[in-house]
Amino acid sequence: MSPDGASGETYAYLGPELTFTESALLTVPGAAEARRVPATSVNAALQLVLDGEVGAAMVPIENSVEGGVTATLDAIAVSEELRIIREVVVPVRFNLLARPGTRLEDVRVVATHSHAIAQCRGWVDEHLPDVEYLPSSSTAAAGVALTGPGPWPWDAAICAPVVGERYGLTVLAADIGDRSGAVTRFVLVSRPRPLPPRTGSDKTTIVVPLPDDHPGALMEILEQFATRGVNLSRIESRPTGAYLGDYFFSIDAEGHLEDARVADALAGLHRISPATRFLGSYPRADESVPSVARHHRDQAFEEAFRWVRSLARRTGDGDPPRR
Ligand SMILES: O=C(O)C(=O)Cc1ccccc1
Repeated sequence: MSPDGASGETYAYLGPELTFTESALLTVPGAAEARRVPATSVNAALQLVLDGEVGAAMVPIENSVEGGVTATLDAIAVSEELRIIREVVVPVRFNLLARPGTRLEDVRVVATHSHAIAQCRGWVDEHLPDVEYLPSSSTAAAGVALTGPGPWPWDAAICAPVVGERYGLTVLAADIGDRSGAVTRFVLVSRPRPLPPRTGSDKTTIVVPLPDDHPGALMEILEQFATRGVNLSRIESRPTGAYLGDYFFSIDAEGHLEDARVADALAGLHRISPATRFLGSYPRADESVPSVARHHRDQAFEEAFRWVRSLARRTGDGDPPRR
């Protein structure tokens, strides 16, 4: 095996070690043996990809409680040079960790990633109503900061259970997430490369700027999917930042660019919003296979296009009878 794992791939991820993002990355075949570079932010991880320092970066994109990770949605929306090549869904469980000797009633300041506090808000409000929250670049970064010499910037950190085990931190409270069964979805992002092959259980991510030159544009965008039987699994609006009211839609659609119904929907979107961007087609983590009606299958599209092309050549046979 090469020093960078079987595939020779190298990876960046939202670090440090023991973040949820790292656990997502370690599910990728070969990643455990590969060179892995922790980054201090989503943007820094993606920049390592753009600079060619690593082949791909794992970043969080969405979770089942808090919704989209805006830093990721915005960063991949603006770059022409990034493609999603894989998705990973990881269950998330949170512990409240502190230095040995700290009691729950001593905790005045808690640090963690913004998506972690959002998923533990109910527990924190109930058990630590007066606590101050400090955002940190990741859950694990908040935990690691407690292990160095003081003074410590916070009394406790919300992290994955494994952080407490690795660093000998005390578990002040276990499993404090408000929703059992919470999951986070991560995406592996690389520079443009040949698409992962179609599996029949795929997703396609696109970014569609909302045209503001005519009414009904959002409905027209949605119609492109609906009329071709393409189901959406995520749609979020994000401000472009240019001016108030200027939005783009970040969309995950079921299917692969090689599915005729998806390609045809993208062509329709391009007519409505020419700056539509394709961010990748990749296998679905849940491996579920959509049921596709006969008239939305590749064969129906091929036959229909063949029929249209044939019309100009027709000499009369097959035309409706003349009255
Ligand atoms: O901070 C981490 O460990 C991350 O990987 C980001 C994150 C934070 C909270 C839930 C899921 C992912």
